[in-house]
Amino acid sequence: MSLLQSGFAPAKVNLFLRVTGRRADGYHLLDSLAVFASIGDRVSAAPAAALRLTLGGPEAAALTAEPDNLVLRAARALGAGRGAALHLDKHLPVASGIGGGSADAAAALRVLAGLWGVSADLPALAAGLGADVPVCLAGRPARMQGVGEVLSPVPPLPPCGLLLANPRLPLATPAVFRARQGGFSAPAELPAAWADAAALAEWLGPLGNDLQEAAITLCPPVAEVLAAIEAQPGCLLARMSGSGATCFGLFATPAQAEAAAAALPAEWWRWGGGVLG
Ligand SMILES: C[C@](O)(CO)[C@H](O)COP(=O)(O)OP(=O)(O)OC[C@H]1O[C@@H](n2ccc(N)nc2=O)[C@H](O)[C@@H]1O
Ligand SMILES: Nc1ncnc2c1ncn2[C@@H]1O[C@H](COP(=O)(O)OP(=O)(O)OP(=O)(O)O)[C@@H](O)[C@H]1O
Repeated sequence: MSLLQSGFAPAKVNLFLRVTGRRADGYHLLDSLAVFASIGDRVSAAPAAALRLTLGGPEAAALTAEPDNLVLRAARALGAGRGAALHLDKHLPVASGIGGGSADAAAALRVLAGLWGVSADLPALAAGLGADVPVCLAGRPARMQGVGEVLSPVPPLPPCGLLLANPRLPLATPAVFRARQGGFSAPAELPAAWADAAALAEWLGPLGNDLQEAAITLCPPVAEVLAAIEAQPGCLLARMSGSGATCFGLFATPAQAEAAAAALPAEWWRWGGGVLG
């Protein structure tokens, strides 16, 4: 058996996102349906005396100056003082609303728990690392409530395709929450099932993303990305994910989403494919 452990860290997509309240500490209460795309980063770990991290992959450059990579924070939270040679293969754009750092942290927790053979309360450690880390640790479609740590199951997703596109401009999550105007939204009411991708899109329509307007104010090209996605043949819904700037398009099939992604401007980050069950 190889001692190298490796884990996939898929992109998280918020199909709807409602801000339902605010805690005394300033964190916002949310209601969101999070799903995972079949694109992501990969975290691997091999035995070593000290903790170290190397970076690779097409999106690694944005992280070379990062003083405290979430992979290392996750490792220290799980096993203070333990060593491992970690490698992060970075494919997801940094600070883009698809939870790349959170997915990396969740993958690091899983991979290192295996490598070190430690049993720990991983969901509790995840919640301490960031609002998106618990859902990334679960790694399957889920409803997120509380500040992100209250997870509940959702009806099975119908077959569908997802397009992701980003204008290659980072957006800091705290700034987007701060720029949000207006009151709070009511939580969603989930149905027992969605017949197909079109029914899912129709249900998602009125639920919105309560951070989208604020993100467009801070980063106007988000509106262009949304318009370009919406104009693609077969697009059932175009919306921003998380705090942006990545937007998604929902399609009936992964092939349609892939073709639509290829038609978007080449200077954007873009991807089309399937959703993880
Ligand atoms: C917007 C989402 O992407 C939706 O999935 C997440 O809620 C954000 O998750 P995240 O990036 O893991 O967030 P964290 O790293 O925990 O928090 C970053 C900052 O975002 C704001 N924040 C985040 C989550 C939340 N429920 N309320 C907030 O107000 C806070 O200013 C916080 O300091
Ligand atoms: N492994 C990592 N990958 C990405 N960002 C990291 C990582 N480690 C630390 N960070 C820091 O975390 C910040 C947020 O990164 P991330 O890519 O997770 O944002 P996001 O996609 O907006 O997340 P979310 O959707 O959870 O709000 C980055 O600006 C970066 O400074």
